[in-house]
Formats: sequence, C-alpha cells, structure tokens
Amino acid sequence: MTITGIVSSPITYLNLRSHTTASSFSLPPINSLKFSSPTLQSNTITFTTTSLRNPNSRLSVSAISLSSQETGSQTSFLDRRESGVLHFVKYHGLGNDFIMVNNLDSMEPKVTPEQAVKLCDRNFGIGADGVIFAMPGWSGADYTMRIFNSDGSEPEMCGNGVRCFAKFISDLNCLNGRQSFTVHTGAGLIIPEMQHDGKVKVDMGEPVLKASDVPTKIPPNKDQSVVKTKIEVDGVNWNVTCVSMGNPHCVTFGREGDQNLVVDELNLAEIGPKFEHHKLFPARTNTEFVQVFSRSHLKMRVWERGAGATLACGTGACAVVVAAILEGRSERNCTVDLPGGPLEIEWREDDNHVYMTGPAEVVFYGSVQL
Ligand SMILES: N[C@@H](CCC[C@H](N)C(=O)O)C(=O)O
Repeated sequence: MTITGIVSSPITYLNLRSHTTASSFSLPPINSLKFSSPTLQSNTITFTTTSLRNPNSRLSVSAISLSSQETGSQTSFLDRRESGVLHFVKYHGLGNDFIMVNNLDSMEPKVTPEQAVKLCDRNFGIGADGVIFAMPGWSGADYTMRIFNSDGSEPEMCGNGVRCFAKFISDLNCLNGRQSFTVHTGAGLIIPEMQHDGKVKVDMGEPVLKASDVPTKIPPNKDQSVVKTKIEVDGVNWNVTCVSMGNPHCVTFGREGDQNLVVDELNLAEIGPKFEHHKLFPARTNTEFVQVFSRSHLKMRVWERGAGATLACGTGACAVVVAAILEGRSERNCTVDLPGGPLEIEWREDDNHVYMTGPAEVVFYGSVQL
C-alpha cells in the first residue's frame, strides 16, 4: 500500500495510490501535524488535520509519502478527478525541481500563474523552481510543454524541465516502446531521448546569437552577436557573451581584468538580480557565472530569471558551452559542473544543434487543494 498526500491546512487529502481493502490505518508520528481519525471511502482516505507549525496559512507545509510492499500503477492517481484538487508529481533534474501536471486533456494550464507562485513557495507551498504542464501536441509535435517560473512568469524553455517532462511522459506509459519523441515549446521543437542508463539526452536545437533575438540591447559585433563584450553592472565591468536557447542567457567568465572567475566566491543573491533586471536585457535574463577548469570541464553558478539561484539550469549549461566555444575557451564536448551535479553538453558542428545529457528523478507524488 502506498499513501501520498500534501497538507493544505486545515484539511489534508491523502490519496491511496493502490487498491486496498484495509479499513483502518495507523500513521507514524508526524510532529508538525495533528490528525483526526481517518475515514475510508472507496480507495481514498481522508484525514482532517491542523498544521501546528502554521495553522493560518492557505497552502502549507509538505508532502507525506508512506510505502510498503504492495505495488500499483505509480501514476494512476493522476487520473482521478476531484474539483479544486490538483494531482501532481514532483521531479527534479540535478536539484532544479518542478511540479509536473498531467495536462494532456487540455491546452489550458490547470494552474494559473498566481497559483504557481503559491505552489512553488518553499515554506507555504509544495516548493519548486517551476510548474510544468504536459499538454497535447501542437503543429505536428507529439506533446507540448509549458512552464511557469516560481515568480509566475512564463519562459520559452527549460532544459532540466524537459528531461523531467520526458521521464513524466514515460512514467505515464505514453511512450509505447519508443525511446524518443517531439515536444513543442516556446523555443521550437525539442527532442528528448530516453537512454538505457536512465539519463535523458535532449536535442536542444540551435543556439540563437543575434543580439536583437536574444534579446539584448548590448551593441553587437559586426556579425550581430554579442561575444566577450564589456558591460557595466552596478559600477563593475563584466565581459559577457549573450546566447538564447529559446530563453535569454548572459554568460560571463569574469570581470574586466579577471584571470579566472572563482564562482564559489560570488555573492549571487546580490549580483544576480542586477543582471536579471539590467536595462540592456528587455526580457530580463538568466545569468551564468563560469569558471574554466580545462577545455572540456567548466563549472557554473546560475541566477535564473524568475526563479533566482537554482541548483542547475539546463539551457544555461548549453549557453555556457556555446559561449565558451565562441570565446575560444573550450572544445565542443564539455562536462559542466552545476551546484546540483554535472551535465554533459555538446555543440555539434555538423547540425549546429546543442545536445544535453543528464538525469531526471521523481521526488514524490501528491495532491493539493487549489
Ligand atoms: N531551469 C531551467 C530554465 C527555466 C526558465 C528560466 N528561469 C527562464 O526564465 O528563462 C533550465 O533548466 O533550463
């Protein structure tokens, strides 16, 4: 038997993910919650609970997941329909975490941007860097992916998110023996491929270098790109290269005169927002700070547009390798270390596409009252 649920104080819904005939249950002590006696209806147990930690919050605390030997379809509970209740699966790609929503029956996201902000809150919600919707295909693609950042804004693409998306589609048993499928995104057609080692390799398409398309107002070079160009941020000159992977990235290997950036020494929370909201980036920007270990090994920290400091950014790692190659710092195949772990990135010469390989994992299943 498996029980999973999300606390939405003062009521908690716990959904049984497998069929059971049991009529009574005992829960282990959960310190922050006070539970009433459970009632069993069909295959759903309902508890009333008060959050001792935060009795007045509208949406609060954490997920509960209890497991034993019995197995059932892991995602069957997503098919349940209850008004006002959202069933979700939380995934992460190197610690960049997402609330995945099965939206395959509609092109209308089941969560509004305002609700996404609440769900992503790490204290009063589920906690995530974004909410991702798996939707029906569009213009010939098998599926459509949309995403809201944790601030409610909608980006064009998400690299770690699309690996989690691929795992989600596979976990929903939608692959029918295929390893690869197409996803329509704001960045065009993206093609994830499930590997035998459990990782996901993604064809992320071609990088966009034309300044006005990134977009950035930094005066471009003759070929319209912004490569190793000096900009002033908060009184300091930084050398930057701008790359769009569908979403905008500003990549820096250091300040003017820096030999090699030591990224762990940066105060990201201070400098990150100054880049994100700089007047030279009309659509705001993601910013990657990069340290070069060798021509095939880089380390980056990221400040994401609409999400702040995250443990990983897939489109960011792709932009970093493109920038490193354009600046003559690396080869076309690189390992990029992020706070949450490494990604393998290749900018392939023959098709000009960027390929990203990395993990995607389930964290937990849950339901929440919207
Ligand atoms: N973490 C993502 C990028 C998510 C979108 C980004 N915050 C934006 O607004 O562009 C990734 O892995 O690529």
